[in-house]
Amino acid sequence: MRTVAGIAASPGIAIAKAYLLEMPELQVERQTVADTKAELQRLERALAAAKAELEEIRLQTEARLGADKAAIFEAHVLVLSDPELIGAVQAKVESEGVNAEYALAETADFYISLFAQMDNDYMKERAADIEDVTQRVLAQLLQVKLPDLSLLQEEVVIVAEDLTPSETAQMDRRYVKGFTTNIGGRTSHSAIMARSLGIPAIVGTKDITRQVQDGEMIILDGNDGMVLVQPDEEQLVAYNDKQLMQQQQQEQWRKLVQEPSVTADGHTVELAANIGTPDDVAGALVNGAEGVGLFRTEFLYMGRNALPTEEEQLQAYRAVLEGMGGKPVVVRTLDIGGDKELPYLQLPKELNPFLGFRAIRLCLAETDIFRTQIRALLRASVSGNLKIMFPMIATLQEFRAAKEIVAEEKAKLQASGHAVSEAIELGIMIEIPAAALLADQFAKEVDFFSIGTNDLIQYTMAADRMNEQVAHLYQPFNPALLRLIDGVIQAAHAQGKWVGMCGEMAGDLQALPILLALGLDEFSMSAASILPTRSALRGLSQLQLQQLREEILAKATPEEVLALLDEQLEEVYA
Ligand SMILES: C=C(OP(=O)(O)O)C(=O)O
Ligand SMILES: [Mg+2]
Repeated sequence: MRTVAGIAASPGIAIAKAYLLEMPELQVERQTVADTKAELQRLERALAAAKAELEEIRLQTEARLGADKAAIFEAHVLVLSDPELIGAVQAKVESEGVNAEYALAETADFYISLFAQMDNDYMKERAADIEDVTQRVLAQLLQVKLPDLSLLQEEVVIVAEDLTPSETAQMDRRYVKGFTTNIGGRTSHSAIMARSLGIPAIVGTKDITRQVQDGEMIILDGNDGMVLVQPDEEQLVAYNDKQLMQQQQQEQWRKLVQEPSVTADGHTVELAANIGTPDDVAGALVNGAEGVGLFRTEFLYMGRNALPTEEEQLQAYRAVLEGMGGKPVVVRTLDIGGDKELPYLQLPKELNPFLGFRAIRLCLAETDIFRTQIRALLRASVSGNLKIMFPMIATLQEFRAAKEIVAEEKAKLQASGHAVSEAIELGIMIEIPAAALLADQFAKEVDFFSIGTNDLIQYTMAADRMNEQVAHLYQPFNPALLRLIDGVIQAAHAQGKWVGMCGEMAGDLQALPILLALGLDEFSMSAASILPTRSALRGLSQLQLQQLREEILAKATPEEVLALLDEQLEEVYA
């Protein structure tokens, strides 16, 4: 047995075989072949096998994620049947007497660089398709197995260098019992996705892909960030028991689904869910969400080849608003950038993507993209209780410009006969220290704030949320951060505005007493955290916590803050 430590990213225990998600190196050498006919037949067989594989992936994807997500694989099959490309490969084998791998790799490289250089998005996508498909056929020719999550047939724990948010979103929960990665932090988007999907995860292990062999048995404990490789019988029994206890705990929490979110002394707050797609609404409701505090709309833009249209977005927003049945729904406008990329936008690579051209900065520059989204939101607004929130606001000018665009699009829609709700609140994320410090000014103009601690912590501490080497500086309990949060809440309340939090800190049970002490109104979190939070709330006294506010803010270190809470816990838990 070996153990590997990482960052606990999503709670729960997974016990299954490791599935190493690593792309093998495909080495292609030039060889001369005497029998070109036999070589062409070998190529033919590899093409047929690759097509069959793609067809299987297409069917699996369509069944699980729908026809639009599966369409990409149809495009790949078409590439394999393209007479120009395949004809060129065959001609090369015949005329030069070379092996099929070499002929394919050379021909594909030619087309890939030709298309990739064109100033045309469609052709650039074709280049990516050819590259993808070539790898698949080469793997067949070289008899190397490519990992593919959509072809899983047994329960596994995924072991990978890193996972993109869309890879995480596409995991089939029947088979993927957990995942662990070399890089990433608790607030990387793959970690956030894992929590909303309820998949145990450990990130930031540095070298798990080198510590574990494909197929080895592993236990992943997402509660304490430990991976046990090749556990012995005793450990297996112990962890099976632990898993069972957690299931029993879940059943206790289930009883609170319809209960109000109220402290022992009668103070009510709102517990809302963070969602990424309309499909997440069901999970939010099952877990007792009283609203959606953050709909990360960028996931509608990911895992596809082009921007979603106004109609497509309208359907998605409507589905969420109707699904929530009149409960408040905070929809955040496109927050692309950082660890969330949109390859089809062809944005230049930046040195510091978390400090770069992203979110509202991009939306206010590329206003077509922004206006399309705003129109879809306004049209959907009559289907429920919509609130619109702008991400990464640093200055008042940005908020005013975004608000102005909303007003313009509203007027245009109404002039063309569309109904738009008159009760839409407009708010901002507080995730940049400049906005937190100027909250008193913002509070005069916005309807609400939602504190995005995932980014606010990284910008306040200058510690990348994705970098496990500076994870020790990523401190939610640092008094510097707590003072910023306090200032935001005080400033909002002075203007009669409400304040939510939709960063991961909102669902952190250790942070709950502090956030109550500071007077937070709304807590938005992964659906799976709602019931544990509601349960903890019932044991806390808001009045007593409020009296601790000044003492908390006067502390010098996170350790002192936590020690104070520990001391007071008996008092606080009424
Ligand atoms: C909720 C937040 O936004 P995201 O995690 O999507 O950056 C945040 O920054 O806290
Ligand atoms: Mg953010």
